[in-house]
Amino acid sequence: MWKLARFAASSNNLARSRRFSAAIPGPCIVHKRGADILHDPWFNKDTGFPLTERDRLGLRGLLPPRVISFEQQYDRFMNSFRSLENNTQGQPDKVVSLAKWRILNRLHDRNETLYYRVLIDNIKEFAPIIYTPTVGLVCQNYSGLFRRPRGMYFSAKDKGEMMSMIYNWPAHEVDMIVLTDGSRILGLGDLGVQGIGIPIGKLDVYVAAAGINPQRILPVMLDVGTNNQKLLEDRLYLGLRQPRLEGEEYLSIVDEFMEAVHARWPKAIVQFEDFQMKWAFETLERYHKRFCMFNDDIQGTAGVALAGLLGTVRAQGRPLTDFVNQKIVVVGAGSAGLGVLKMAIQAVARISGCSELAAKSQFYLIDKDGLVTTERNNLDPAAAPFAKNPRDIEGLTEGASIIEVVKKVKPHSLLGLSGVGGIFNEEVLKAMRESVSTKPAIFAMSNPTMNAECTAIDAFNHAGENIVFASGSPFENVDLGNGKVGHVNQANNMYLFPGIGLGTLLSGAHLITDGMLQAASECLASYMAEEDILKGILYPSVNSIRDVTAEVGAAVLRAAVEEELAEGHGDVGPKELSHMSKDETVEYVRRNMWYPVYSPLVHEK
Ligand SMILES: NC(=O)C1=CN([C@@H]2O[C@H](COP(=O)(O)OP(=O)(O)OC[C@H]3O[C@@H](n4cnc5c(N)ncnc54)[C@H](O)[C@@H]3O)[C@@H](O)[C@H]2O)C=CC1
Ligand SMILES: CC(=O)C(=O)O
Ligand SMILES: [Mg+2]
Repeated sequence: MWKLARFAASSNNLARSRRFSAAIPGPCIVHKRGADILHDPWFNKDTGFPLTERDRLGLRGLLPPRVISFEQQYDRFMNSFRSLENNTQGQPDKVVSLAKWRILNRLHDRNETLYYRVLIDNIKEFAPIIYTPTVGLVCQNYSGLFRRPRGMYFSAKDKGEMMSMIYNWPAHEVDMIVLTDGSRILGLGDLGVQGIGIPIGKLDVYVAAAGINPQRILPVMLDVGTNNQKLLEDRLYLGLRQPRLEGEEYLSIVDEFMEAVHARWPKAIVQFEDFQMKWAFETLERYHKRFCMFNDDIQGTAGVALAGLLGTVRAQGRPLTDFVNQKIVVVGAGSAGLGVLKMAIQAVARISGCSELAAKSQFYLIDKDGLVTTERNNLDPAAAPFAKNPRDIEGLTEGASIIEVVKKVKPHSLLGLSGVGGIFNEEVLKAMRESVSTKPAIFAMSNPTMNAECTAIDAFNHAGENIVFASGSPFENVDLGNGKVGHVNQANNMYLFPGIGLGTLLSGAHLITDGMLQAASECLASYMAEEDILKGILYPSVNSIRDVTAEVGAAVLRAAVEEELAEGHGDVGPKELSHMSKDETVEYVRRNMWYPVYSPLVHEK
């Protein structure tokens, strides 16, 4: 039976109503017959093919005779998943996580419709498996886990061939591409070709959260070698066994790929993901005015962090304008940390009307060598705009440690994007008790879980029960005793990138501007109701990710319209988009989300 309880469990009204109304989905044209269909996860329905369809498609006799409904298939999968949970009880976390990933991945490989349905309906439970933290483990073990390819691989050996290779991808249309070169996978460093797990995981989130049609997504690995010695020596390693290309050689590969994508799918959006910092900034600068692209680690993360930082101001019971007085320490001067600083400083300048130069005074940046100041030898040009002038930091010097900075500054917020697990140690967390804020904020945003700057339990134990806590990978809420709960927020760019992608796609804009990204962040910042914010709940539950994405997507689309970048999508032109009210835009975005149901398959030669 299709249990009513499952309907009730979903917080997504749209998904709920669609489940009921999805009785007559439109037909889907298929150019294959017989066993070829069963082996194609886009079309395969396993035992769910109705008898008439089995006749039409040459499937009669290739399946057991009984037709099993989609709902029964769903229940069957979930039962297997629960059995696996029972059978792996007591085994090491890694073993259990990989076993869960494997069972989901097998379904993904076999039947995409069912896979995405279980993913959407159980997103809070399954996101940590297909996304962070387990995706990190999957990347680390990818060469051993590899069974069949997913996505495309462009390597340094393909130079000169990409324009034709791109046509090897079987889908005629592609809306969303997530691209990595594997050089900085989460906080796990250079994982070379094994980093393909990240584009796959991010695109699964796109399908689940934004309803991007899975037939129109493309995960891509750009394999330019690896500097990971262990991988180079691993005989099972599946990537190029050579050091990473550098300089112009590297850029020429990325250029060629971008040109090839643009030639075949001029409207496709390319999300750059997990590039090491120098290439993250360089490629963003190089392409953002030429192609429809963004860098999720720099720009998506910035928007989510800014929304959280604004939330912490509201959590203190203060007006948003008080953001200009908040002292914020950012630990990690990489793509993510610098992206956050840039966007937060712009927000301060906007709110206060002061210059960006003046807006910088309340921010402190720390990297592996400590507090970043203008006195630093070989100061990284990317970090230079955020370096403190020694005159402005009385009592602190170049290279001051986290604990020294926290003790001296007594920040409202301490934000970690360093990739270093545990660096918000007991001493640092205890020092946050002296924060000038009534609700000090601790954001341990590094992924996966073991790379988080601190755990949720340590944060509440050492920094006090009145803190606001967020982490990049999920932690359980903390039981503070006497019925009190320390709420754990997930400050992850997954709250924004799906809406940035979908809003851009539906707007038909050929670029993604700062204005569109700012609209996304502001939308997320205003999403939560006051009463939740006051409890320290800064972000919505992952269960409502489709609702969040509809709002964020609409905000991005409307910003594109305002900037006169919207060219429309499908039958809906720019004029119609510009006439939509805010609510109508949200509804329009919702209506365009793909939802997994079995469509009748119609064979065409
Ligand atoms: N929660 C989220 O949505 C996101 C989280 N992240 C996470 O942020 C982390 C960093 O990502 P990126 O900025 O792209 O990496 P990155 O490699 O560009 O930068 C890392 C920075 O951390 C600094 N660092 C290293 N050791 C340190 C130490 N002991 N103390 C202080 N700083 C130290 C480095 O100097 C560097 O500035 C990763 O773990 C990643 O998973 C990144 C993007 C989004
Ligand atoms: C979440 C993400 O994009 C990262 O950790 O790199
Ligand atoms: Mg990333």
